[in-house]
Amino acid sequence: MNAPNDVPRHERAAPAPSAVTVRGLTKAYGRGATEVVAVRDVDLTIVSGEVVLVMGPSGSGKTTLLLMLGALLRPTSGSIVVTGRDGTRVDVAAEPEKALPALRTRSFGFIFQDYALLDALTAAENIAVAANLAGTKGAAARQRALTLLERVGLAHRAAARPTELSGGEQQRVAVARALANDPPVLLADEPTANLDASRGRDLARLLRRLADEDERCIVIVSHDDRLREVADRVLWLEDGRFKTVTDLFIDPVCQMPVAATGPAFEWAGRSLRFCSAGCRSEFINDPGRFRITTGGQPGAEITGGAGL
Ligand SMILES: Nc1ncnc2c1ncn2[C@@H]1O[C@H](COP(=O)(O)OP(=O)(O)OP(=O)(O)O)[C@@H](O)[C@H]1O
Repeated sequence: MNAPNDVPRHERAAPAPSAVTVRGLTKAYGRGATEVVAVRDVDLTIVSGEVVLVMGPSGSGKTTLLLMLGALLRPTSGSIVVTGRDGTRVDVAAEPEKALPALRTRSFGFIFQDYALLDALTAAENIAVAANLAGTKGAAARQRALTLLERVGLAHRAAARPTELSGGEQQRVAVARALANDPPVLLADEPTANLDASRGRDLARLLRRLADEDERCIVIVSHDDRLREVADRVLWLEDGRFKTVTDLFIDPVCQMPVAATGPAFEWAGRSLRFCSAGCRSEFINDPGRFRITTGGQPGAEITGGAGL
């Protein structure tokens, strides 16, 4: 198993109850000649109150990992033990198929890139529906929706439909919906991908606050470098494994974080790295078009592997 140096910050300072413990997690799509191993023998421990950001190149297995963590995709092998707020522990990977919907409702809140709100319902109704599914009905569900909207700063937009809300507001409604079942674990797939810089930052800070105030465990998969500001740990996934990278570069063309192993180009005294040969060529053809935000960030070590 790949298990180098990933001991969560909270665990190092003072032991806290573990929220998610992943061991030997592997996912292979297809079989034989067409087999793709998307996640390979991954170990990971995340404690409550911790925000873990998983980054990595396109196709490195990030979404596959997140889907498995949330019991939306069956692993090929390995275990994912989730400790609930009441201390109960369940191995998501070992649960029978028919138990998974209830398990998801109990344990996880999901936040997606495209918000995934129902356009026919108001903001409050979108959240109330999720509360209903988690067992809170009628007036109590409506009240819960309003309380959650207030938490994300949108109480005044309760009656608005998603089409009447900005992208940032829609994503905050989606965050409130993800909290409807009061899950110990929040999972977010590219939550800021459709937001501008300032809204993306607001969303990142909101997630940080939810982890701190509620002792939730939050796993974010993203290419967005802004999310690093709010993460306790940044894990770099490459070819389905966590890897330690010492410096992270920002591709000036697509603005994605890339490791030092990416295609390189020396320009104006800077050592630039790219996510692909395509981005590198695009840059070389017309360097003036692109904004170079960061070169290497010495000291910004990104750890790989597991908390044992
Ligand atoms: N349903 C599937 N069937 C076969 N292969 C798949 C399937 N889903 C993903 N893969 C493959 O598994 C690997 C990991 O994919 P995954 O979507 O998890 O990567 P990712 O890191 O999330 O990528 P991106 O950053 O581009 O979203 C890729 O090689 C992908 O082509």
